[in-house]
Amino acid sequence: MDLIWADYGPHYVKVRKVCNLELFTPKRIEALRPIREDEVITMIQNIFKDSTKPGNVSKVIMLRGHLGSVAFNNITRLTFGKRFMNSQGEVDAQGEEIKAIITNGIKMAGKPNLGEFVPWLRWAFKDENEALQAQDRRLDTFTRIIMEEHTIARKKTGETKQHFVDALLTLQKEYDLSDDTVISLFWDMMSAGMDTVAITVEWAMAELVKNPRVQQKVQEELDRVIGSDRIVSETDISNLSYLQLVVKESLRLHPPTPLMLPHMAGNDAKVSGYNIPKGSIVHVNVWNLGRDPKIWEDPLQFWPERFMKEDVDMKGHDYRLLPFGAGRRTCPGMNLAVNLVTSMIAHLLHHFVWSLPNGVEVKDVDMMESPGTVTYMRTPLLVVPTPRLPLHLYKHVE
Ligand code: HEM
Repeated sequence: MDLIWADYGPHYVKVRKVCNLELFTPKRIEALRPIREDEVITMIQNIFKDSTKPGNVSKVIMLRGHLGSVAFNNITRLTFGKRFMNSQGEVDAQGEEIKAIITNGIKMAGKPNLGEFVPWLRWAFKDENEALQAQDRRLDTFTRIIMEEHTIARKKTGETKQHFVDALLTLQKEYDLSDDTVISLFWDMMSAGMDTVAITVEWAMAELVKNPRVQQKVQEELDRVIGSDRIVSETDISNLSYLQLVVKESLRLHPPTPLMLPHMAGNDAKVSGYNIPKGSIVHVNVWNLGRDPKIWEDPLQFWPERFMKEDVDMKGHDYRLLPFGAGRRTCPGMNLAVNLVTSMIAHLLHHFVWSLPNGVEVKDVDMMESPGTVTYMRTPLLVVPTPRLPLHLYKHVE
């Protein structure tokens, strides 16, 4: 079946072109590495403080908040060239507005709107359409202020930074992008690149505390490749081959967008005996693909070694494993995302041994998903980090 994006059109073709040719090039991903590393190191420092503060007798922490801060700061710095949260995790007024816009957007996207599937029923969804328009106005106002700030800064300094706001504002004419297109692209990045990263790392860490054998094996690799005199850098990742398998195995079992994004059937088609008329909205269940016993041996077991037997591609070339989708609408941020997720897990495991709180057993960890377009763990993961490196490596030098 020919699947196209639900919103595929000339506007979208331009967006993908600028993403592929300009925003997510290896050169820009590398140029933005210091931002990612800065955020990951801040996370380690905060986890260290959180778990060793005198009041925290049990040493238990909720990981999700720390992961969310990295994902949020990384994506806002990448997209808007700005940090809206200080190193204590306090968010300023603009940051609160961003969070509210995203939360509202995700809530609206997850709400079933029958009018989308049955066009003649659209008149009955007037309230939803009005809410969508109000959301559009809100993010439009916010983004125009940021765009203006950057235009003024660029005029003053004559300097163009690597983040997307400067990139897109300077490329706008060349790629014939309207202001509306640029604004919607910023928000695509924000909503697509924030929760997905935090969710992926939380699930991976849940698997790693449940599987101490795998955790220890990653730590042995980290000790062999990095040692304990320095911290990890993203440039080490290519030498951390077992860790890469861990990330892949985690994305097999826990793709953060289990049904990807809605696509549309480009032609009438028949799938497993069902008629799919042209124009139907179609979801691909990648969560189920990753757990299909016809495809995977012992599918529910967290076993990264399976990829030593057969190295399955996860970037859209092998339909058994599609955490980033496939085809022309595949995730444009996947290389950056894999770097960030792998680096976060590498730092977490290099700096700490992770265990479950006293009295909690492996079988008690709730591995159910919360419902929605993106699937967090239903119950946030509670864990105990025990430092394993010399103390001076937990201090963040700006
Ligand atoms: C582990 C993290 C991530 C995962 C698993 C992931 C996965 C996905 C998936 C499945 C899609 C839809 C593909 C389809 O429907 O065919 C998507 C779209 C997208 N992703 Fe990611 N993503 C991640 C991180 C990121 C990051 C960090 C960014 C940006 C910095 C990003 C930017 C985007 C954008 C802009 C789209 C929309 C593309 C479109 O509409 O054509 N993603 N992602």
